[in-house]
Amino acid sequence: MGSITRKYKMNRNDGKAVPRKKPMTMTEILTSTSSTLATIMFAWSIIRQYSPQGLRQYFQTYFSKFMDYIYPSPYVRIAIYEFVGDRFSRNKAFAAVEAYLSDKLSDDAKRLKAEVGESKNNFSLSMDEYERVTDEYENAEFWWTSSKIAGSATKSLSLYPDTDRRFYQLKFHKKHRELVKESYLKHVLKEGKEIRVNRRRRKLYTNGTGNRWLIHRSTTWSEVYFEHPASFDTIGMDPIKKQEIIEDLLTFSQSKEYYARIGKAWKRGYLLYGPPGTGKSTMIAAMANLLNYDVYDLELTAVKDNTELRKLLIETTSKSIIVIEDIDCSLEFTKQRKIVEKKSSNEEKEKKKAIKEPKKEEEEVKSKVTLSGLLNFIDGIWSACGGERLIVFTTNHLEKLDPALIRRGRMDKHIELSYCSYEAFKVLAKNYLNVETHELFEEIKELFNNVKMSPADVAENLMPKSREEAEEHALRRLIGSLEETKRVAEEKKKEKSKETSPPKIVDEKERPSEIVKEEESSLE
Ligand SMILES: Nc1ncnc2c1ncn2[C@@H]1O[C@H](COP(=O)(O)OP(=O)(O)OP(=O)(O)O)[C@@H](O)[C@H]1O
Repeated sequence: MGSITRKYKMNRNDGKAVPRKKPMTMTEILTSTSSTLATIMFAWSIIRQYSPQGLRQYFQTYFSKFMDYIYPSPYVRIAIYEFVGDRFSRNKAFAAVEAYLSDKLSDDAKRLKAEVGESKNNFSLSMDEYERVTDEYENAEFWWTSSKIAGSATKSLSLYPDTDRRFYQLKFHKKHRELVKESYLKHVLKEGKEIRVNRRRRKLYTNGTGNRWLIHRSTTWSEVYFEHPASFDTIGMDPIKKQEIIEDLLTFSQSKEYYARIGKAWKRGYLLYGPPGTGKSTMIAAMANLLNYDVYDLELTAVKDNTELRKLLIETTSKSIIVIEDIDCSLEFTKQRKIVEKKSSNEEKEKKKAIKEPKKEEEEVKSKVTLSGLLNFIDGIWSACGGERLIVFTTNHLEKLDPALIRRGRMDKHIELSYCSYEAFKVLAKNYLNVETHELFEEIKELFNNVKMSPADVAENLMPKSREEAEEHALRRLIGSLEETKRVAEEKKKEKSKETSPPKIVDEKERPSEIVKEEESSLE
C-alpha cells in the first residue's frame, strides 16, 4: 500500500490517481539550470548582435536586473560619466580617471586610443571603449571598464546633440565599499590630475571676438599650443636678481597650504617694467616654462565691459599666467586718472566718480572696461576661483600707471628689466655665440659701463649673419654698435645742454664803459 501511494498521487481536478513525478536528482537540476542559462545567454548574444542599438540598450538593462535576481552579485559598480548635468559641463573626474587608467594599462591591453602627447612627436595611449583594466590598491582589487551609451538610445530632450555618452565603470567587491568611499576614489583623482598636468601640452590662449552672427557677441578664449623656448637660463640679466625671481616663483607654486592658512586666494601679481626690448615678454614665457603653466594673453581693448572681463576670468584654468601686456596702452586708465586730477576739490570722490562713469573723453574708447573693473578682476571675489594663478602686467611707462593698479597686494612683485649690463651680455654671448670668454670682453665691459643698449639690440648684433661668421666678427660688430650708440648719446646730451642753458645776464658794472657810452650815443 505504502509503495503505491509513493508512486501515485491524487489529481486535484478529477480525484483520479496519477503517477507521481520522480524527484529530480542534483545532476538533473544542474543540467537543467545550465541549459536554461545557456539558452538565455545564446538569446542574449543574438539580441546583442542583431538587434538595433535602442532595443539592445533596453534588453541590457533588464538582462542585468534578471541576472542580479537569479545570481545576486557581491560586486558594486560605480559609473563615472564624461559629462555631468545636461551635457553642459565636462566631468573633471572622468578626465582624471582617463589619465589614471592610461597609466595602468597592461601590456596585453588590446583596445587603445592614441592622442598627441606633450611632445608633438609622441603619442599618448589610453583605454578605448570596452577595454578593461585591473588595479590594485591596499591589497584590494578593482576592475575598470570603459564603455558608452549610444547617442540614439538616449531619450534626452536636451538642446545639445544626442551624442554617445562615454563612461568608466568601476567594479569592486562590496567588502571594499568603505575603502572606495574613504580613499580609493580620492587616490585615483589625485594621481589622475597629476598625470594630466605632467602630460598635457601647455596652451597659449588669447581673447578674440567670437562669432559675430551670434546675438550676444562676446569675446572668448582661442588657443594654440604654447611652444616658446625661453627659459631663465637664456634670459640675460643680473644673476642674483634672476635667482630671486626663480625662488619667488617656485615658492609660490608650492604654497597651496600656506595661502589657505592665511586666508588669501592662491594667486600672485607681477609687474614687469622697463624700456622696450629688455625681455619682459621673454620673461613671461620663461615663467610659464619654469612652472609648467598655461598662458592667457588678455587683450583688454577687445573686452566689451566689466561683465565680459569677469566671464573671461572665470573661464581661465588654474596653473596659468594671465598676462596684460603694455597695460599703459591697453586702456585709458592713465587718461581716467588725468581727468580726475583736473578736479582739484574733493579729489577722492571725484576720482571714483570718473572711473565709474566714464565721460566724453572716455567714450571714444570702445571697451567699457573701467579701472575698478580691472581691479576687481585682479583681486575681487571672482579672482579666487581656480587658484594657482599668476597675473602679470608689463609696461614701458611705470610712471603713467594709476598707483591703485600696481600697489603691493595687487602687483606683489615689481621687477625692473633694464638695459643690458655686462653680466647680461655674458649670458647672451653664451646663448648666441656659445662663447664664455674672449679677449674682446674687457673692451665690451668698459663700453657697457657707459652705454645704454637694450638686450634685444645686443642680441641682434650677436646674431651670426652668415653660417661661416666667426664669433670675433659678431663681437666686433657689437663693439661698433656700442661706440656708435655712445657717440649719438653724447651728441644729444651736448645739444640738450645748449638748448637748456639760460641766457647769460651781464651786470652793468661788468660791461666796459666804452660800450655803454657807444650805446647811449646811438640812442640819442
Ligand atoms: N633680457 C633678455 N635676455 C635674453 N633675450 C632678450 C632679453 N631681452 C630681450 N631679449 C631678446 O629680444 C627680443 C625682444 O624681447 P622682448 O619682446 O621680450 O622684450 P620686451 O621688453 O617685451 O619688449 P616690448 O616692451 O617692446 O614689448 C626677444 O626675442 C629676446 O630674444
